[in-house]
Amino acid sequence: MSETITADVADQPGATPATAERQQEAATRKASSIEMQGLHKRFGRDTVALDGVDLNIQAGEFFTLLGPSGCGKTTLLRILAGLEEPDAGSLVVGGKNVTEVPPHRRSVNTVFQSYALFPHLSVRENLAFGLKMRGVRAAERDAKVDEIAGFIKLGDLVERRVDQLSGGQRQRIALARALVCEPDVLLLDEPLSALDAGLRSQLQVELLRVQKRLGMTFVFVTHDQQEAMVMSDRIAVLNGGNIQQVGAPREVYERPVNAFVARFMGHDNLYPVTARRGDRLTTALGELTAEEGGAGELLLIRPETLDLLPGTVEGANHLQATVAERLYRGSHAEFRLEIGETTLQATVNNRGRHLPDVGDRVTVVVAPEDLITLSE
Ligand SMILES: Nc1ncnc2c1ncn2[C@@H]1O[C@H](COP(=O)(O)OP(=O)(O)OP(=O)(O)O)[C@@H](O)[C@H]1O
Repeated sequence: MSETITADVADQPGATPATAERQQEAATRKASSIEMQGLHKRFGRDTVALDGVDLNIQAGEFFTLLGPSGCGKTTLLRILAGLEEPDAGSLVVGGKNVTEVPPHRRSVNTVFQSYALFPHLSVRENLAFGLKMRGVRAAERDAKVDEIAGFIKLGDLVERRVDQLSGGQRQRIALARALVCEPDVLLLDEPLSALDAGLRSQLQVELLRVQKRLGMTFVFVTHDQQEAMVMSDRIAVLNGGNIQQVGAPREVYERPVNAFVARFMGHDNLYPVTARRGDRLTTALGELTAEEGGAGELLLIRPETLDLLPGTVEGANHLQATVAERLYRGSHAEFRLEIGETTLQATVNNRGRHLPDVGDRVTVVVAPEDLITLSE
């Protein structure tokens, strides 16, 4: 890993302090930016998997492709890997046009959901396989395998056979095997989705640490918005082969550009705007003032921005509600509130104060600065 990255990506617009720090570390390692332009892919006559994708990924970035089943995530990843050819468009990795370059000539590796390991070989033999294929000498192979095994906390397991390991350990080996050849870009296709929740969140943290230390460009595919938010520097939300929004996790969650992104990020509080007078919006909840409402026909209210007061309190942007359901989750509680015929979800942090009970009358306080409107 002697080459340095060619562009000072930390200076590029859109680079966050976190990515700048990461990319600083990446400067001593290889990392490549990725530029996709006008990528189209059709299967048969009717299936449009990618409908003109333009996307720039910065060197050293942890970038996630997020979207529902069938939106084109895997197709895009396979085009990056060279396993699928686009019908139109171009792909530049590390400043080099690789649109026509076969997979084995790209400095790109993939980790799949199924581990694709050799079960009868030892961890060491699995990790050394790719290096052997590239003609790396035995002594150097051993050194690299030991380094990467230490990195990914596999030190004690290298002589074990893969079929004697747990699912979580196998997934770590699959990751180590992809990393040992030091690709410029690592592609990860739902690598954690087969693991149970506890192991999954543990490996999320480890994966993030490894990426930060190695400074490689990671392109990660998931349909789980929570996972995407935890892991990513930036997220691209896809639907029907189109990119809907690209942004940092907070941007995509707090400022979704349309109702599809809002719903996909888990928002339920969306209400048609039936009348509008300046910044006064009428919805089924009543009249609310929005600081920068926008011109969209749906009002979005994020559940964690709401305050609940006991009883009836009059005021601007105060709504009278009844608690229909309460889910106590320790650190916070989730409420389903009824306002007339309409329901509203609210999330309240548990700071030891009174939490309303089912059947209680409450006043919901809505902050104008937290309201935005969206279009479908
Ligand atoms: N080899 C293929 N032949 C025909 N259709 C395909 C092929 N590969 C993908 N498709 C179709 O292209 C569309 C995009 O598929 P893709 O696998 O990229 O979606 P995805 O977002 O990765 O979905 P999932 O999360 O379910 O894996 C889907 O409609 C899929 O059925």
